[in-house]
Amino acid sequence: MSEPGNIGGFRPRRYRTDGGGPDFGRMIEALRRIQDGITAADAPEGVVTEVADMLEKVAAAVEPYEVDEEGMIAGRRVDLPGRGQALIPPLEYDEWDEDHVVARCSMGRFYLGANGAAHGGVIPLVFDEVLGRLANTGRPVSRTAYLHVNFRAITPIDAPLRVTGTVVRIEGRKRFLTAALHHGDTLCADGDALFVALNPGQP
Ligand SMILES: CCCCCCCC(=O)SCCNC(=O)CCNC(=O)[C@H](O)C(C)(C)COP(=O)(O)OP(=O)(O)OC[C@H]1O[C@@H](n2cnc3c(N)ncnc32)[C@H](O)[C@@H]1OP(=O)(O)O
Repeated sequence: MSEPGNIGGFRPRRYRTDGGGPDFGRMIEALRRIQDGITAADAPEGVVTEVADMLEKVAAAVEPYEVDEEGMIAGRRVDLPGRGQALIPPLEYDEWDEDHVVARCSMGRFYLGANGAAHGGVIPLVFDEVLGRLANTGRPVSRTAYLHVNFRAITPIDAPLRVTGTVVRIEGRKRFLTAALHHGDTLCADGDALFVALNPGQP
């Protein structure tokens, strides 16, 4: 879906879409495959050595192009799943306005905790991402003051998940939001958060 302007606190000069440049999305997609593949693999010694050699070459290829935060692409490509940031599970947004968000995601093996369940730390990450962007949609930039998460059932990896976020109320600088994560009809997690609008000069 097309996203409304002023998404997630991105100032226009920081907020990028494709613009016909290098295929950054393909590179991040490959990185996600590497994260999942390496996490899942029990490869023989020769393969591990070969992969380590290749990854060292990959690191050496990109390191000369390091830029400061203002110039970064990762995290700024709001047209890509997870903003082109390999930390965040790839999120696809189906509905988005100033009051609510509905998104889909699936967490690969990289996000495994144990016994088929996603790591408990990934769920707050997803909620913070979705609620942070929602809190800032059409509003001045805010930051998370708290995020309370209830783990109601395990969140399966490699399964379709639905994430919803809602703005419950706004009191001055304070924005109260809720989030839920479902697998089918099962509520896996829910949470509530406070975002506080930044004062001038606050980082
Ligand atoms: C594009 C990216 C999309 C993803 C976005 C992800 C968003 C994030 O993850 S941001 C990173 C994580 N968060 C942070 O690093 C925030 C660190 N903390 C801070 O910067 C500050 O504490 C901040 C800005 C939240 C609030 O500080 P400050 O501006 O001094 O607020 P302060 O004046 O103390 O409080 C304002 C109000 O909020 C309330 N409040 C502040 N913190 C809390 C809290 N933890 N619990 C309850 N109430 C709180 C205060 O009681 C006060 O209420 P009232 O006006 O009724 O008296």
